[in-house]
Amino acid sequence: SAEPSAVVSAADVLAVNGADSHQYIDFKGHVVRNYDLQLEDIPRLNHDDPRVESMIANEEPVVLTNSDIIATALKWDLNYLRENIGPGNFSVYSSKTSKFMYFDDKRAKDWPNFVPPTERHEMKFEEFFERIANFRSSDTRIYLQQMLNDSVGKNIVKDFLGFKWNWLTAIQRKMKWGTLTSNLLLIGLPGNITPVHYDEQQNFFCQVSGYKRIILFHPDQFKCLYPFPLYHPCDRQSQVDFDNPDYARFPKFKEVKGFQAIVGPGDVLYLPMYWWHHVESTINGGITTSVNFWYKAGPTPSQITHPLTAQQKVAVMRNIERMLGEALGDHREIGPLLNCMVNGRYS
Ligand SMILES: CC1(C)c2ccccc2-c2ccc(C[C@@H](CC(=O)O)C(=O)C(=O)O)cc21
Ligand SMILES: [Zn+2]
Repeated sequence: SAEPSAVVSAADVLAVNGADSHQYIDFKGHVVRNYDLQLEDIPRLNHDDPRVESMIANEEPVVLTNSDIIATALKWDLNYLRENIGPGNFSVYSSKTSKFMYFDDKRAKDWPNFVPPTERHEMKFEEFFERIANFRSSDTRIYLQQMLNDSVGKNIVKDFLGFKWNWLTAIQRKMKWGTLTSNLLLIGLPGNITPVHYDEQQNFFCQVSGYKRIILFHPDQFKCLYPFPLYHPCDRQSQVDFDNPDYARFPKFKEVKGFQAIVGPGDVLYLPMYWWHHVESTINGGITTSVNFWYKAGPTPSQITHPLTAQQKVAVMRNIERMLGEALGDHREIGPLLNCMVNGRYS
């Protein structure tokens, strides 16, 4: 994998990113945060390379280059979007830091000392555009996340219909995936970070403008990434802060093995279900625009074969936590019961 060619001193990027105490590296010309992680490169293949289908079938991440899957969206710069995206409201998240951690606000009430890491605001695209245009490094950061639906302008609908749906539908059918649940439009600032988490859907992550560095971990790295409890608002997110890992609480994080990819305009990352991903808009790549395609999993195979895959073991652990919460009637009793069951007996 490429060695970081030069450590860009934090001073060089302070102007861009405000009072940040993190080091940055120049990774293939892209300025990204320097994490103490062992990362291998994700393969980059032409979208019509015959190996692509077998990698997707094996649920291995791969970057499809110069794929014309979303070619019609490559003209979606902020001005075009402002002209065409329509008068509707858009969900814009704000964060006091560079991190935009997802949380389920319906669960927040069960966790008294949980502090919401982001706030959601509804605003017109015009307002979002102004905030981005006038952004100063000391401002609160923002990240637009909006489901593409029929409320957008007719030109955006036309571009959306122009995606390579025959390729996408053929893959969806070949891989026996479930329905396409949503397409999210994401517009973020240089330096925005989505902390490491996994999703329970297959994902074609398409980069439209700007560059994102995506760090991925196989589902078998679960024991190194210490996700929040299932009933916590930040279910599916790792408790480890990559910028300041608490090795005392999370000792196995030292052993974590990962992969990384830079995605730029026209690149599509196949992000398999249950694979952990940390997404960062590069410091020097400008505003980032991405569109993702989330597909439900296919039906569970009638014949389960052993040994189970890492993905299946994550699903088993989730089912156990879910059932225990229901059986015990209080998520706070799950830990004590599991410790009682495991300590001195299975550990
Ligand atoms: C951080 C943000 C805006 C957010 C806030 C609050 C609730 C949900 C989300 C949410 C969901 C998906 C993404 C896209 C992507 C990460 C990335 O591109 O940054 C990703 O993880 C994926 O495609 O699976 C980003 C977000
Ligand atoms: Zn995700």
